[in-house]
Amino acid sequence: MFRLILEVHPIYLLLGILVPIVTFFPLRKAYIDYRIRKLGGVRCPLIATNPIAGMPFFTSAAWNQINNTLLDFYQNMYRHATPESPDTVEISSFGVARFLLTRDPEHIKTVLTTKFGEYGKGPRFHEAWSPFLGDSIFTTDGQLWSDSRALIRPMFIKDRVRDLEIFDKWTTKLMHMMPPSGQTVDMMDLFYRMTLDVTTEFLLGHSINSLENPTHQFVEAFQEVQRIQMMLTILSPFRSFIPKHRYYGGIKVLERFIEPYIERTLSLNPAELEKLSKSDKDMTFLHNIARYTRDAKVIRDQLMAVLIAGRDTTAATLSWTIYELANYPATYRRLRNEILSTVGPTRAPRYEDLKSLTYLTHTLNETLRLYPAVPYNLRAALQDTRLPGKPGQPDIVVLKGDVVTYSTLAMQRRRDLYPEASDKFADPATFSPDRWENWTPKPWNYIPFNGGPRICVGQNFAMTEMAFTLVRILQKYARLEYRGDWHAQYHRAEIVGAPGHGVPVAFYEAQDDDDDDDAAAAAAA
Ligand code: HEM
Repeated sequence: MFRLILEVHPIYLLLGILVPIVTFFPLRKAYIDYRIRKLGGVRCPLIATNPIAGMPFFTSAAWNQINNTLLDFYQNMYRHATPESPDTVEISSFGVARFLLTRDPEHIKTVLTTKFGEYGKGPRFHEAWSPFLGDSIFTTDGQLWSDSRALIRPMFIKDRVRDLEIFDKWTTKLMHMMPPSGQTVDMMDLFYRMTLDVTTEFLLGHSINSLENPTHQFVEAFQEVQRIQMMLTILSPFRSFIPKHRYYGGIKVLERFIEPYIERTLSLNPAELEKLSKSDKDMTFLHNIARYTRDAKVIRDQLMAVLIAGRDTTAATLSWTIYELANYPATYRRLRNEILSTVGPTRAPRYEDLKSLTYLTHTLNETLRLYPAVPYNLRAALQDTRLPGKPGQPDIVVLKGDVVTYSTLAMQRRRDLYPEASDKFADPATFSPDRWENWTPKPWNYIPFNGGPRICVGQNFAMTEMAFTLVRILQKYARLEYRGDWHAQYHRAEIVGAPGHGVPVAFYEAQDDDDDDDAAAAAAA
């Protein structure tokens, strides 16, 4: 066969490749146009409809992903947009499915809630992610998803999150790991380790303790699997060409760690599990799931899903918060004053304290506005459906199998979605928790935790964990300095968007500083 190909004149070989391309793809485009017309809608602006035109797009996406400029690339896509569809464009080059890219709040709302049943993760996402997350809450739709949600939700009800013991234990350890005043520390590294420790303890009742064992095999495997998973998602048409031995090897390492806990839990009989459930202290996420299913694979999948959901998201948000606070000393002082006057300088905060710290909530909201932890996401059309057209314009038709990629990051960075900058409302590109005092974003213009039925189930857990950690740090330290290069910092977008250079900073304890805040602390105490 190979010899036969070599014997063919190169001109015929070239024609053999080009003819199907120039016939198949125009025909496919005409067929799609016909179906869309028949459904009474329109296509959104097209970037490419065949592999030759689409190749630069995919190469550029991979290049920008590697060079950490994915946001610029994504925003650049909209130079192809039209006034009828300014924030949603289309690319379809390989296979049958089309990709729609959007940063339009109305379109994001449509896929996440208005037409929730018509969009989902879809079979291709499931196939790409299932070696890692199996049939978990993250990878499924319909009944399988809603069963997973029902299984997981009880562990996140307010009464459970109110118990701050795990946060207390691991922030205390974090504080011990911080160097003396004035010495540089990468807070991002510490936050990633702390949130892994919190999440593994919450899930399994046993922590990895990566704060003390940073080179634990699990830590490296978890990072590597997520990195490759992101590549597999971005380059989905070329998935089969990406080497995967490190991916599967990493998954094995993760499984080897969690399986003994699953086995131990499954060795408990239902009566023992029921007894455990009466004790808030000993009851873990794993015990709770085992009350409803004895299927080790189901349990493994849900554990992996919550691990991936709960760890990097909070670590990255805490990292960006410290990075921005280092840039705005007045904001840091104001936040610290609020903490000292509400909680005092040493006491561990209670759940009610955390909820009453308004400026702290504004600070976290502002971080999540500029750096939503999940910057890019997607939904597939589970049937022929639509996205609403602009007023007076026809709807955009989305055919079964098409993928709508949406970027919360790109949307939340759109200037036109904010009021004009003024003395009350800082430029939307800058970090300003103060803006939240007189402003509430319009619904769907701010969705760091997503929205609709699949809204983040761990939202309260995450906000509580992050608030607790920040209170402990700000109680102790009167100020901080950034020790990195401001200009070199960048947004590294993998599944979660984190500071590319980490967050090297030096903290200064209150007693090392002539700071008026100490007086406030003493007064509050
Ligand atoms: C700053 C912190 C966090 C942010 C910004 C965040 C954001 C999100 C977003 C955007 C989604 C939607 C993903 C999708 O449907 O494609 C999501 C889902 C989810 N999150 Fe979070 N998350 C955070 C922390 C957490 C924590 C701490 C946990 C648990 C410990 C958690 C558990 C989950 C779960 C289980 C889902 C799946 C919900 C479903 O599909 O029904 N998240 N989160």
